Amino acid sequence: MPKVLIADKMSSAATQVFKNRGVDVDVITGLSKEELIDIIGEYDGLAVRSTTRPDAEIIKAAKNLKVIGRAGIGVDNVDIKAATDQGVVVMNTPFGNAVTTAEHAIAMLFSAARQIPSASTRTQNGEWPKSDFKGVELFNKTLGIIGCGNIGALVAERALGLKMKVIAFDPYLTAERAVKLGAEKVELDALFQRADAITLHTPLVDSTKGIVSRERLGMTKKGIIIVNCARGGLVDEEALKDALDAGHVRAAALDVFAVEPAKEHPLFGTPNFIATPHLGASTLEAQENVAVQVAEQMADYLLTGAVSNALNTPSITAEEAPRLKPFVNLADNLGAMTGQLLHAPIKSVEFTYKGAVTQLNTNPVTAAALAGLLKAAMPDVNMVSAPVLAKERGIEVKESYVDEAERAESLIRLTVTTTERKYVVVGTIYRGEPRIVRLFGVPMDAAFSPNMVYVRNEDKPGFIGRLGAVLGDNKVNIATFSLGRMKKGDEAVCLVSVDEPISESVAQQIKSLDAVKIVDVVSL
Ligand SMILES: NC(=O)C1=CN([C@@H]2O[C@H](COP(=O)(O)OP(=O)(O)OC[C@H]3O[C@@H](n4cnc5c(N)ncnc54)[C@H](O)[C@@H]3O)[C@@H](O)[C@H]2O)C=CC1
Ligand SMILES: O=C(O)CCC(=O)C(=O)O
Repeated sequence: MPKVLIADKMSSAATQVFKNRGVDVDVITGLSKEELIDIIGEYDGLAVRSTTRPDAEIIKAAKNLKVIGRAGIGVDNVDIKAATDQGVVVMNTPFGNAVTTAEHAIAMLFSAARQIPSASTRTQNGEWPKSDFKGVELFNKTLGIIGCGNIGALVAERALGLKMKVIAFDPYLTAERAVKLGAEKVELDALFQRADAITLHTPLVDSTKGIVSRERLGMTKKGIIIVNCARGGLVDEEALKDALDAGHVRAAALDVFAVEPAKEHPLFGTPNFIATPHLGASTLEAQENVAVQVAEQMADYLLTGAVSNALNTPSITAEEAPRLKPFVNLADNLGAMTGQLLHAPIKSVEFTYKGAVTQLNTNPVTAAALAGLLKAAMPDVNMVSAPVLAKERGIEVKESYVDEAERAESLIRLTVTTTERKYVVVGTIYRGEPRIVRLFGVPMDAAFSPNMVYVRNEDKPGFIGRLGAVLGDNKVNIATFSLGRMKKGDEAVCLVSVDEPISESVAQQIKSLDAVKIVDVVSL
């Protein structure tokens, strides 16, 4: 039974989902990094919110880890590269808390426009400070949205409902989508120049770090309102403080800070400044949504191989997972066998799919074949890390599709080009089992088995008997023997499945037989 650790405070709905699905679950929150490193090796899955930060060290210690689930959207607390290199799927819940966060941004906008938190505190202190608070209306004002994805779009919709004008900057926002949203797509500087209020809804990445900079704050209208419910680090906090102190910025409301938890901060106590402790996603509904969703997704992956909302591997739906399984298995075997028969670095790989398999999502099949292929040189590679590792090593990967299967329902052909030559291997599924139907150009029909030996020899009478004798003399039992050749008297290949691994000494004895050209030992 797979075992999952919930390491951050999360709705108990997550625990219930894991239990109902048959996944063993521990909830241990508040662990230090060292404590997490000590225990993470026991777990197949790690569920987090934003407090736990699975970095390269933690991931390295997580020898059994298969999936990290983020109950939320931003994954800047997870080292995705380290996870990918180790073959760990990283998934998030992209929609579960979006409405809640958009509502928080609107609440912050109103709070800033009317200074509600400070008015409330002072009223309750018995001051009745009516003449100290003169807010601004949002009606007819221009809201500048930076980042118009899920949350930005929800904020736009709500702002339009308040009869605000909406302008948006997002390099990936198409003109058509902007029209559909009722927003005007503008350049970044224009947004800073035209907006009466700015709200941020981007991830924290290189292109967004410090996007609200001192220079850009300088372009804004006097009286601008700044709201950040996305990530600390998007706003130059020192520049914001100076602009608030100077009265240029009317009000600012931050839910997120460059360093969290922010228990002390130069902005705290600044007039017209509002802070919430990263509460954007904190509603009953959102927390229930993300907890259930992350647990379902992680359980799906651990129990069925279905992948949803992963950031580092292709999606596989629950319906696709069982249909893909035999092809993933075939691809893994084909790749792993071929990888052990190559004698030079790989330059490129082409995967050609024929027949019924072309109707499926072949991305995971390609990733599995690639992982198999690279395994000979990189034993820890898997479907998640293989595409990245291949890219890093400059291996060109291509996929192509042919509708008609030539001789079986579905065929997968691997064409591997090394620095020395080209190899072609073809496999199929027969009665649910993977089979090899062509090996380096030679037709054959062989099953995969854990221990195999591949021999290429001149097609001469008596060779099979001599090969059988070497194996028999060494007490190696033959399970199956598959032969193939292009034509009589030409080169022949045989793939022998044996019950035990073939030792180097046995391989050498086979190599010394007359007519043998190549001997390779394959273990799957
Ligand atoms: N305060 C909180 O509790 C929460 C904060 N968040 C934060 O909100 C962020 C946005 O969430 P979603 O809208 O769901 O993500 P999303 O991925 O749907 O949207 C992000 C948008 O930012 C845009 N973008 C990327 N680089 C940009 C750039 N340089 N300039 C302008 N736009 C850029 C993207 O094109 C995308 O449209 C998350 O990354 C997360 O960090 C999310 C949930 C809760
Ligand atoms: O889990 C939380 O409370 C934070 C949510 C968040 O920041 C996100 O989903 O990106």
